[in-house]
Amino acid sequence: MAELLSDQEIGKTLGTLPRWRLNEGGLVRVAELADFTQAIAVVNRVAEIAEAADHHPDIDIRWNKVTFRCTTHSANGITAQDAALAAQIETILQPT
Ligand SMILES: C[C@H](O)[C@H](O)[C@H]1CNC2=NC(N)=NC(=O)C2=N1
Repeated sequence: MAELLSDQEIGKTLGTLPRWRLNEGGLVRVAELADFTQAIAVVNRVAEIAEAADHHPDIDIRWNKVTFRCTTHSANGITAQDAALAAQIETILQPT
């Protein structure tokens, strides 16, 4: 099973991802897109990388706002896979 990141490692990860925060055992980012269509387009791109990595974020879509939450369900917390996934999602979100 994947190992949980230490508090120090989580702090370091958040230092490289200023738009992400820690919330209830997950790395969380709220993105505001132009409209629902754009929100779905971003979610579809994230779905592709998540499938490729076999590691999937929790996603909440509310019209033009998308909340991504990266946590490892099987480990019940944040692992290196979540840090990597958050960094990849951030690349997709870069202009927002
Ligand atoms: C069988 C498959 O590898 C697992 O169910 C994967 C899929 N994606 C996953 N994603 C996340 N975020 N946590 C998991 O524990 C997880 N498990």
